[in-house]
Amino acid sequence: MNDFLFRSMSREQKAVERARKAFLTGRSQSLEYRITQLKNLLRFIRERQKEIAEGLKKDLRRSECGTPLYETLGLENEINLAVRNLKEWAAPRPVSKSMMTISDQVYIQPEPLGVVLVIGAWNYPWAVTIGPLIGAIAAGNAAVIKPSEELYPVVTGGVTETQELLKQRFDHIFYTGNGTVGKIIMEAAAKHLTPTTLELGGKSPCYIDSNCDLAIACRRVAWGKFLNCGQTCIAPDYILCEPSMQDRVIEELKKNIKDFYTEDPTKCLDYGRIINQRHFKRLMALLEGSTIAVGGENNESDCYIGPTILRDVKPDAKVMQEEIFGPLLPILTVSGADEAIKFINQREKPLALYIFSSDDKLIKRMIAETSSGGVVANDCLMHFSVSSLPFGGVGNSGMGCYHGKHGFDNLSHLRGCLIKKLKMENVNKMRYPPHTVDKLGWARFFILKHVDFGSLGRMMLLALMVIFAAVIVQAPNSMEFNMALSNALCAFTADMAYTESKVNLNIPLWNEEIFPDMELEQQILSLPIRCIHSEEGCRWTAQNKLLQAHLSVCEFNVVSCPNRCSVKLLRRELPEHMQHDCAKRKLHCDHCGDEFTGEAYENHQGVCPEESVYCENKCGARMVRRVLGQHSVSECPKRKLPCRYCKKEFLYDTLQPHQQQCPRFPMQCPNRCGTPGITRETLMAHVKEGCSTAMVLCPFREAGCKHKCPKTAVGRHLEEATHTHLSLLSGVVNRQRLELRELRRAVEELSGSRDGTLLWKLTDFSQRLQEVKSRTSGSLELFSPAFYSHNYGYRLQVSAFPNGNGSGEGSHLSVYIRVLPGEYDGLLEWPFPYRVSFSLLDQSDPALTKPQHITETFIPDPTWKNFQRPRPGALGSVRGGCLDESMLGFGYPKFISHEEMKKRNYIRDNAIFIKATIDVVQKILNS
Ligand SMILES: NC(=O)c1ccc[n+]([C@@H]2O[C@H](COP(=O)([O-])OP(=O)(O)OC[C@H]3O[C@@H](n4cnc5c(N)ncnc54)[C@H](O)[C@@H]3O)[C@@H](O)[C@H]2O)c1
Ligand SMILES: CCCCCCCCCC=O
Repeated sequence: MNDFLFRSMSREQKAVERARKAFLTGRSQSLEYRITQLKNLLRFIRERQKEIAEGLKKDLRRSECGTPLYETLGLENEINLAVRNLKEWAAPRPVSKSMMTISDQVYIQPEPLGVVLVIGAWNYPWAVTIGPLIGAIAAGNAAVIKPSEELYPVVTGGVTETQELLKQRFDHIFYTGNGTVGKIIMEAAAKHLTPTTLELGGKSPCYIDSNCDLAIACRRVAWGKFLNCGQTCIAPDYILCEPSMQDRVIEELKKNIKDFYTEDPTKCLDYGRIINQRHFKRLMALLEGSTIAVGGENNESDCYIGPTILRDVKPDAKVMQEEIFGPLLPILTVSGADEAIKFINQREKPLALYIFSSDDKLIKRMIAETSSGGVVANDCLMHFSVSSLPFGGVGNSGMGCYHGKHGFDNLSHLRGCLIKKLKMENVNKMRYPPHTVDKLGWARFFILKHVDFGSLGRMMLLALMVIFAAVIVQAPNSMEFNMALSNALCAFTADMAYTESKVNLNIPLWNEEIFPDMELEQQILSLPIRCIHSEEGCRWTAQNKLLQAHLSVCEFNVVSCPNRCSVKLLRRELPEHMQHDCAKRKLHCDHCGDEFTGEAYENHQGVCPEESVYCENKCGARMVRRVLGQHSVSECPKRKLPCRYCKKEFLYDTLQPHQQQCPRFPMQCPNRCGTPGITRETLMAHVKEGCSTAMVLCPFREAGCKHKCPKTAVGRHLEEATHTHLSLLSGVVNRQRLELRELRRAVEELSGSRDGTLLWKLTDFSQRLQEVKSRTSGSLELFSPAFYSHNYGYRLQVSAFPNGNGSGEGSHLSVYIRVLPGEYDGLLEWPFPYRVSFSLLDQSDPALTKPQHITETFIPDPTWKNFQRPRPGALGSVRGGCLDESMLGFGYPKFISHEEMKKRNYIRDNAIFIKATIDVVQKILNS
């Protein structure tokens, strides 16, 4: 390819082109090269462990140990396995031969496919991308990986980039992800007839049988389901169990959720998060219409959904319509294994099937009667970690598989090889025209007889072939031909019948009489041979004729169990089998003394009525099993019984003490009012509020009514005492009015200044002016808060008449000051002696113009009555707001005219500021 063409390609085309070019150099084919690349990959994973774990912590809040535990350790194991076994996997694989190919080389040669495209998913991004890559490298391919060197370029990107990538030609596409995209991948692959592996998902069922250890089963299910926050392709999607087990399953799962992830999984480092908000919303929507038994907590901004169990879920519920792929675990009830099998078979074939049962027969039956990508009994997910098992889906859950040698084979072409010699052409005559019935007979014999002769057989067959070749050349006449062949064959056909498994050579072609060739037979029988089981390890060698005798004792020969249990096995395995495994072996039960066959004995164990056992409730009692049922139900002090009142279960020996405190224990009202249904927990409330005979206080007790009567008589009292209650209430109102006044005064005192300066803001000035002008409402005189001339000084107050007072009425703003009775008056000099200034502040912006405040100052004349010591109590009328001449302060009726006020910014934002300053020049306090 020229440079120009390469430069004009898209990024994806370039990546594929680079990989193909590198593949075509042939360097990825050498085993040394593949092993070096695998070791490099291993080093990379080990060196980058920390970064890999950190990345997944960010994406899925995976804990630091989670990634090595569930992804990279497995990959290291896969690489080591491939490095160790590559020579064997890549070597030619001899296959069994037929009589037609006995002298040929017949074998399978695994060969690389070319360029493999690996498309991974996000949930276990390393396991599902590097896993297939290991298979691809081991098989000698180049690979393009979607999520670097030349041979394995990484193309990152989303849908657009993947679609561009898919336009290229690959020799295999290995896709991991959802089925919808899987179909797109296959469609693209079809264009180039590219073989495809689809690792998809599905709803993996989990059947929990009533015959199993529920505590252990639920611990394993809770682990498998909530690992990676449920975002595992083979996570148990839903549970099937009998209705009577549902509550216990929920309790056990709940217990394990708490053990694994604490009371608050939001704070637990081992509990992950949903990958993004789109999936968060999808999962939350799946909850619709189902009952949450445990969990359900969520937080969209943190992509958090707590471990959630749904109960009594119906098959048509939303959560049952798609793969959940999140931490929601629905439980559906079925009547038993039969219905569970039916339920599973009515749906698409899942990626995994989980069966929890102590009954091996049931497990085998469920495996036989269902189909799924993989199946695990009594655990979850663990098949993923067994490299010798193929991992992949079936039907809707995918096609093709990987892990260990299966990945190697999947990404290799297993090429059939037949290498013949250009000799023995006579043997081929039967297939060449002219075709005859005799030739057809020979063809039938050679083609239909599938034999595995072992070394002895091979030797004999060779002899046969030689004879056959000679005969067919020398005796084209069919009669002579048959005779010669028959004579040669009869020497060993008898001997061949002796082993059960190795040789089965009957020649039903000819009915004619067979004449034994004694001499040939003797020669053959005298040949030195090895045992037919030499490859399995038997070291016996001797003359051919002794073989049969040897086989009757050979440890490697296959024999039937003498108990006729139908098992065939190596003779050396027989003692072990007969003692421990044989279903028909005879055994005596140590407890009841009865005799059983092995199978029956196994079933009898654990149920023998005469066996002495401890009580399952751990009460310490020991007895023969026969009486255990009776003991558990009616004698055991640790048996569980429901409380008659609250229905909760208690141990027998704690039931009595519980019932003495049970909140639901029925009680009688101490007033004997006869109300039914009173319990210990409701008694207090009943006596206080519900009991019709209880003595209650008058509802107006706060107002001072001391009347007490039975609850039923309260109505009458209220009617009779209306006047009393009204006058009590009016007293309350008066007291509260006085309190309010005092409080207001105290607040003003506290908020007033104590440095001889008052800055008083009058808001809504124009409205106030308008109101007093029209005399519609409001007071003529407005009062400032009280303030002090200095600490412990005179208590003063300023007042203003917006529409003027006296000579200023109607045209001016009038301002006055008055001395109020104060707390320290007894300590002060009288009459009030200080200079007083009033100012109306100009609110103009000082940055634009110098403010021109209006200020008036006076020094009080000692004779003025306004400045004599005030009488306590003189305040009342002023506080009321009405004008009292005698209480009018001293000041300026014409402080400023309304006209003047408009000229500058004396009024701004409809407010004015009046400032009063007391010029204190000497210390007054009498010491
Ligand atoms: N069988 C397995 O080994 C296995 C492993 C992990 C996940 N899964 C399954 O994968 C699913 C979750 O993964 P996901 O599909 O959400 O992962 P995803 O969104 O990461 O998609 C998988 C890959 O397909 C690509 N892709 C998406 N849309 C595409 C399009 N329109 N055209 C071409 N490429 C496209 C993505 O870029 C990504 O590389 C679940 O169903 C889960 O069970 C299966
Ligand atoms: C030991 C258990 C390993 C679990 C990891 C499962 C990865 C599955 C990939 C699909 O999501």
